[in-house]
Amino acid sequence: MREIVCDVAVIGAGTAGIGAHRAALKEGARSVLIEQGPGGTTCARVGCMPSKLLISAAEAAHGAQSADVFGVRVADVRVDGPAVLRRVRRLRDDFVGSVFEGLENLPPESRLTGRAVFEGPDTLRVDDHTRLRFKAAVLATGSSPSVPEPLRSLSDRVLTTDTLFEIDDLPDSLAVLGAGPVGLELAQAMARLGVRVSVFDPGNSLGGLRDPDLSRAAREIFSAAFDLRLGTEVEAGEVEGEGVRLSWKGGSGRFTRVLSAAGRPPNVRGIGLEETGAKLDERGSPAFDPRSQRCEGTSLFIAGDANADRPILHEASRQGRIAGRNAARLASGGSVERPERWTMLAMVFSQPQIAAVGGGFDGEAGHRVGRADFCDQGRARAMDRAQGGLRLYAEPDGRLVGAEMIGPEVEHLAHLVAHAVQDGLDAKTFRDRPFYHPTLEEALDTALAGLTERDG
Ligand SMILES: Cc1cc2nc3c(=O)[nH]c(=O)nc-3n(C[C@H](O)[C@H](O)[C@H](O)COP(=O)(O)OP(=O)(O)OC[C@H]3O[C@@H](n4cnc5c(N)ncnc54)[C@H](O)[C@@H]3O)c2cc1C
Ligand SMILES: NC(=O)c1ccc[n+]([C@@H]2O[C@H](COP(=O)([O-])OP(=O)(O)OC[C@H]3O[C@@H](n4cnc5c(N)ncnc54)[C@H](O)[C@@H]3O)[C@@H](O)[C@H]2O)c1
Repeated sequence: MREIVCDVAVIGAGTAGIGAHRAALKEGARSVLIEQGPGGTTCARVGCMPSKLLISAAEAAHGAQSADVFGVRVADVRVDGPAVLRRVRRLRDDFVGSVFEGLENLPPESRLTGRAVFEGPDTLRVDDHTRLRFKAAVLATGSSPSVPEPLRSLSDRVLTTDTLFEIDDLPDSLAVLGAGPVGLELAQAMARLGVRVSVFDPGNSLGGLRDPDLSRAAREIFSAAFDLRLGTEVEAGEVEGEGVRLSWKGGSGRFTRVLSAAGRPPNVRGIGLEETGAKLDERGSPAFDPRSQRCEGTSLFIAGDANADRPILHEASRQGRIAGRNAARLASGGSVERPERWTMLAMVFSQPQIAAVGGGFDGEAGHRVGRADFCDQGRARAMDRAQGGLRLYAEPDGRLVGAEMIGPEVEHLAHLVAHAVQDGLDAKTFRDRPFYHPTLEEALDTALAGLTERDG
């Protein structure tokens, strides 16, 4: 077995790990990046990018099918499933290729292939070929899709996002387990591409929305798009003919395929974390400081989906950079930095889109609420997308703390609100800014007016 000594070991060449490795190298550390799989990052290979490619195809189909409302006649819209999936894979491969290109300028000796497992607080084994001694390590092992127990005997008829984008043609029907961001985005895309879709979730929330009014609106909107069964748990599944039969309390149904979108637990098990001295919870996750990314009482740092704190791309990227920089500093005897956290920003690329900023809705917090409705908003009506609403939450003194929204293109509004919250703006100051007419941003002006009217 080869023995290597380094300053920083980074486990996982996803977005967080690549960011950590680059940051550690930039600090002058001897850093080694270890990857067990095909690489290319979850985002580019099986996550953000292929899902958005499928959604773009679905939006094209939906636009053609619904053009009639504008007086635009589009005859005979037909979805060519294999062609849709070929384009998804072709562009996905480009995105994955760009990730590899980005790695080309890194020293080749700073990268190892294989599965890393801790043997002790400063030692890793990589497969059976290398033992690595490090001064600090970054755990950037990401997360993996979970498959609920009733689906485990259904073999390749169960898809996850690791396999969905590899199918040759669209299935006739699809059961989706999970109405979180992954389930909702893909269920709607598949439905718009002509697949008969049913969505099951034992919970009552859609796309992570918590605000009761907006949740109600979301349930109404998406029940019109596909068969939505919230509060329903699939209890059993069996192979039937070329498809599967799923059963739930009070019913059963046959589907060509099932997509498991029931969450993504972090990859923290089976990698010897118990050998590191880290304080582990009952799920095997280490206690860590979300500002420095440092695992309590160790020279380990944890970034990205691996810490399950904010499993989204821009956080993985930033946390990776912070962890890599801190690991390098610790390795050279320096102290770690604890930068302020960014305001939380999360979205779902359904149509209408869903977004949450800051803490989102908190029924206990006594926040003031500013409201706007897209149903009677001029620009949304012009686009035939007049659905949903916006809620802004503020402290009693007017300082903005967050928002939830469901509506047309709210990705842009959500950024504006996130930046305002992070800058510590109050509603009055934020409102004293230009809002162009006619834009969707005018909904923000309306909600801010609701918060400021008492202030004069
Ligand atoms: C379908 C889908 C859509 C998404 N859409 C969005 C979106 O639109 N916007 C957004 O912000 N986020 C989105 N996300 C979430 C986003 O993709 C993730 O938050 C992000 O990719 C996580 O990056 P990471 O670096 O933490 O993990 P990863 O990119 O998964 O990297 C972890 C790496 O670690 C490797 N690894 C694990 N264990 C070991 C080991 N022991 N030894 C060596 N290597 C190991 C793995 O092979 C993997 O390559 C989506 C996710 C999915 C699944
Ligand atoms: N647009 C985006 O930014 C985007 C898109 C996709 C994913 N993501 C990220 O990926 C993360 C993971 O998303 P996700 O949707 O996979 O997970 P999630 O944890 O957010 O949602 C999982 C859903 O599955 C449900 N569920 C759990 N067990 C189930 C079962 N047995 N049957 C049916 N449903 C079950 C849960 O109630 C929950 O609603 C998100 O937190 C998000 O940060 C982001």
